[in-house]
Amino acid sequence: MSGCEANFDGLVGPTHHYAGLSFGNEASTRNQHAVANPKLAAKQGLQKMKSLADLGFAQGVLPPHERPHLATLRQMGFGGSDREVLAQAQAYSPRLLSSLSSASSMWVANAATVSPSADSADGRTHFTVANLNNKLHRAIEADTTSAILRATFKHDSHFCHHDALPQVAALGDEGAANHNRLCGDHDQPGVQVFVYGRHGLLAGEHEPVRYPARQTRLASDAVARLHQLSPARTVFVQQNPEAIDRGVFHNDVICVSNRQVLFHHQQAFLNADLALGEIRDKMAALALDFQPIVVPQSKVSIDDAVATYLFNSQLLSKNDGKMMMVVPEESRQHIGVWDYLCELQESGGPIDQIEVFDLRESMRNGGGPACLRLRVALNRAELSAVNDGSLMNDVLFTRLNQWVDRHYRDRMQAEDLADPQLLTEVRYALDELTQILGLGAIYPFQR
Ligand SMILES: NCCC[C@H](NC(=O)CCC(=O)O)C(=O)O
Repeated sequence: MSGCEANFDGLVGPTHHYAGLSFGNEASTRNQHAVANPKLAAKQGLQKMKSLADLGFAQGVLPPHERPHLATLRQMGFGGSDREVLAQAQAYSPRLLSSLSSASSMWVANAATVSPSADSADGRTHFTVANLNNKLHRAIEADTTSAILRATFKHDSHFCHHDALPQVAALGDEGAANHNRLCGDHDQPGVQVFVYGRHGLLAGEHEPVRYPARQTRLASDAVARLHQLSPARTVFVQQNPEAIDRGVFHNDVICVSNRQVLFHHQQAFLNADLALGEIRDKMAALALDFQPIVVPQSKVSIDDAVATYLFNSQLLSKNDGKMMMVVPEESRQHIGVWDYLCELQESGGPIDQIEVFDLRESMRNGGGPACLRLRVALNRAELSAVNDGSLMNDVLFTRLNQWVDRHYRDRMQAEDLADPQLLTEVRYALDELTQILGLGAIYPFQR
C-alpha cells in the first residue's frame, strides 16, 4: 500500500431533527417538522462506517457537537441557569432554539477542506475548518470542529490546522463538499479542484437567483493559499448557477472524484469544457491520465440527481485497481438512476461495484453518503499518527452501538429541544464518548 484515503464519518448527534433550516437544500425544506429518529440515524451511519472498515478501507469517526448550543444562547443575552436559558429561548423563538440544536455537524464533508501532505509545500497535511457562514445553525460548528480535528490529527510534524476564515458572507466556505482531488496514488502529488458558487467581492454575471451560492471564490483562494498549494496543480471552477437554483447547494451533490476519475453531471460546472481541459493539462504535467465520467442530462436530470443523490456517493479504490461506488438507497429506488448505475457497473470502466446503504434519516435533511464523510489522504506515517481511538473496528463499533442504545432517543421533534433533561442526556453522552474515543476534553462543558 502506498498511502490511502481514510474516510472519517460524522457520528449523528442525539438532537438530530428536521427543522427546515437550510434554504436551498430541498430535502431540508421538504421534511421540516417530520419526526426524526436520532437513534436510528446514528446506527445507520455506524453501519456504513463498519461495512467499509470490514471491506478493508481505512475508516474513522468524528464525534457530534454539544447541542442545544447554550454558549450561543448566552452570547445572545439569554441568562440564568441552563434550564432558564432554554425556557427563555423557547419562549422567544422555537426556531432559534431549533437552529442552535441542529445535529448538522454530522455532515463532516462540510467540516473542513483537507489537502494531503504530497500537495503542500511544507509536506504536512493541511486542514482549514469551514466557517459555514451561510447558515446560522452551521456557522456555530467551527470552534468545536477545530477542537475535534486537532484532537484527532494531533501531531504538528504531520498535521497543520487552520482555524475557519472570518465569519462573513464574502468568505463563505463550506469545506470539502466543494473540493475534489485528482491523483494517482493517494500519497503522491495530485491536482486539487476548488468549486465555488460566486466570487464574494465582485458581482458576477452568472450567479444563482433563487438559492444562495454558499461558497465564494475568495474563500477557495484563501484555503489554497493557506494550504501552500502550487498554482500549477490547482484548479478553480465555478459551479453552474442553474444547478444551485435547482437544489445543488454543494458541489458534492453533483460530482465526486477519486484518483483519476471525476464522476459528474453534464451540467455541474459553468464553462465545463475549459475547466475539464485545465484539469486534464495539469494532470498530464504529473503524467496522470484524467478520466472524467460525464453523466448526460438525457440519462439523469439535475432534478433526479438531487432527488436520488446519485453523485453524493463515495468512490473508493479497491485492491484490484477498480472502484466501488457507495450510493444511498434512494438511488436504487429510482428506476432511471438505478438502470444508469447498472449500466455503469457493466461498462468495463473504472467503477465495477455498487454498494447501497440505507441512510434515510440523514438523507431527509439532504445528507448522503458523501456528506457524512471527510476524506483524508494519508501516507503510512500519517495514518499511524491519527488518534488510535478514532479508527473504526469491531470493538469500537460494538461500543458505539451500545453507547447509542444507552443515550439516544428514538423520536425527536422541535418541541423536545427545550427539555432540560435532553441537555443533561447530551452532556452525559458526549462526556462518555470522548472517553471511548480517547479524545480528551474537546467540549467547553468539559473544561
Ligand atoms: N452536506 C450536506 C449538508 C446538509 C445540511 N442540512 C441541514 O443542515 C438541514 C438541517 C435541518 O433543516 O434541520 C446543509 O444544508 O448544510
